[in-house]
Formats: sequence, structure tokens, C-alpha cells
Amino acid sequence: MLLASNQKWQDRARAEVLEICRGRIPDLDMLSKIKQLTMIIHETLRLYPPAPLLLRHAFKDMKFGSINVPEGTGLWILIISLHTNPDIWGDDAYKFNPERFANGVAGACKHPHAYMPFGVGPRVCLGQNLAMLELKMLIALILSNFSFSLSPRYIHSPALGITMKPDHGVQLLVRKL
Ligand code: HEM
Repeated sequence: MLLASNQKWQDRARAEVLEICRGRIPDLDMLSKIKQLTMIIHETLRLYPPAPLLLRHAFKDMKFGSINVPEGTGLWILIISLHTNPDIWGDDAYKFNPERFANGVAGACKHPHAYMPFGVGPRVCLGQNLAMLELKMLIALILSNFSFSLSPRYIHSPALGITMKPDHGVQLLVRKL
């Protein structure tokens, strides 16, 4: 959806994929060189984290600043709020701007744990490297073969739940290249 509505980034990502892959099925070496697409995926996972909320329980009485958290309290961590906080990301926090990840995650936000689409710490996503490879492979193949834009029937409807999903689907107009 974000590439369909941002033609400039779609063109940039396609140009890079075509230059590196030259019509071949991407292998690990090629995927590791694809930078624009990595920036686009990071920015997409920032704005629309598939796991927008995480739940933790306090094992013992804790104190965060002036807030007392008694043992057993459930704590919802709003990843989506962390990812769109202007104090952390700047005034364009809600804007799709993959450029912010040009120098990696560390260069994009003021706090290293403010970006956590795969969680952090001991329960960090076990599949995060596989997920990134799958996404790069899939989008590289789509970009190599098709151009696409948003259908006039598309209704923007990101819905929060255990996972985030478009409530009315994502209708695209797709053209074979
Ligand atoms: C874009 C894709 C994905 C996203 C955004 C994602 C996100 C997450 C997040 C946020 C957590 C932490 C949950 C928590 O702390 O409560 C998690 C855990 C986990 N993920 Fe993923 N995930 C993705 C893909 C995958 C894939 C492809 C696999 C497996 C092949 C996978 C396997 C796991 C497992 C096993 C855990 C639990 C780790 C643990 O509790 O020790 N994930 N994921």
C-alpha cells in the first residue's frame, strides 16, 4: 500500500532491485546489497507494526519514575505509539519517509529501543531475520515484474488487534512490466 501510493519510492526500489538482480532470482548475496528496500521495509514496520501491542506482567513490585507498578500488574507496551512519537522521530513522525533509515535504525531515532517491530530483549522475535529476508525476496520479485498503484476503491483502514491488518483489504491496480 505504501509503495503503491508513493510512486517515487516504488521507482527507486525497482531501479535498485533491477540493477542488483538483473532479472535473476535474488540470492542471499544480492539481498544483502539491497539497501533502499531495507529502508522501505523498516519504515513500513515503523508506521504499521504487525505486532502493535505487547503484553508483559510485573514479576515483582517495580517503580518506573514516579509510577508504582505492583507485582502481577499487566503492562501493555504500545509499539505503535513509540513508533510515531514526534519527540522521538521528529515532526514528520506520521509521514512515510524511508530516508530516515538511510543510516540504519541508530540513525533514525533518538532512542535505540524506540523502534521495536520485532520486540526487544530475551523474547525478541526468533524469526526476525527470516521475516526480513522473506519480505525483501517477495517485494524484490514483485517490483521486478509488476508496477502497481492504489485502486480508487481502497479505503485506508488499519485496524489494531493482536496483529495490525487493513480492515477493508488493500485493492491495487497491477500492471505487468
Ligand atoms: C514481519 C514479521 C514479523 C514480525 C513483525 C514479528 C514480531 C514479533 C514480536 C513483536 C515478537 C515479540 C512478542 C513479545 O515480546 O511479546 C515476536 C516473537 C516471536 N516471533 Fe515474530 N514476527 C515476525 C515474523 C516471525 C516469523 C517469520 C517467525 C518464525 C519463522 C517468528 C517467530 C517468532 C517467535 C517464535 C517468537 C517468540 C519468541 C519468544 O517468546 O521467545 N516471527 N515476533
